[in-house]
Amino acid sequence: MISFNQVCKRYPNGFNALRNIGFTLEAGEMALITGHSGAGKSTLLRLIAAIERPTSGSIVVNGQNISALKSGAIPFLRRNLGLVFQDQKILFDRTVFDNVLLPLQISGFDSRAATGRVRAALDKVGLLDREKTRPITLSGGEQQRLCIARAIVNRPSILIADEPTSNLDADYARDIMAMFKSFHQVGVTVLIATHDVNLLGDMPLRIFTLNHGELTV
Ligand SMILES: Nc1ncnc2c1ncn2[C@@H]1O[C@H](COP(=O)(O)OP(=O)(O)OP(=O)(O)O)[C@@H](O)[C@H]1O
Repeated sequence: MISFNQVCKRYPNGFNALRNIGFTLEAGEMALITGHSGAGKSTLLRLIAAIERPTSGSIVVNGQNISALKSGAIPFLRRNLGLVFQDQKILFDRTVFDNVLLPLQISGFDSRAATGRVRAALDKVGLLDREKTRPITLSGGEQQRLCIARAIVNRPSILIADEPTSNLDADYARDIMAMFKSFHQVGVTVLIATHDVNLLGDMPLRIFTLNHGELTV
């Protein structure tokens, strides 16, 4: 569950990126955040992951008020979050398998359990047969799937993605959206920022629209 109540975000340079944001996404729901470039989509997602902090208002994630979370508690929050953000770089000097293994190594998983989880995650995104290859040999769509595998390998209850289909052609983009839908269908809460509403197809999803930092729905 993700709940925003009267959330404002002003960046240190004085820019008000988000104003009075309020919504609740129940556990297991899937929603899109749309809006023009600069509307505040990424800022909203970064607040959920505590990459940025709200200037005022409260944000509750899985029952925990994260608005004033101590920095030491952030890794525990993120353990329940799968993040697909543009600035999370693929490590091109490691195999596909090792890229997905990394979050589990950081969490201290023993290697046998970790291997099973990495293979399960790669299987879910259709990359199991590529586990030994280097990411440079993957197409753009496959690299995005690798990022998704890395985000879900910890089996998070919430999956958050920022423009996961940017730079992909329509077929790849639909494929990626279908993948998110399949996670939603097994109970994961999914929130995706995209400026491309055409991706929706006939998916019956909640849509939050941001306009200059304000929700318009
Ligand atoms: N660290 C920052 N300091 C100051 N202003 C920022 C910072 N990060 C973002 N902004 C500004 O806040 C506004 C919202 O940015 P944000 O990245 O959240 O928008 P967005 O809807 O995700 O845009 P896009 O679709 O182009 O990625 C923009 O005007 C941006 O310039």
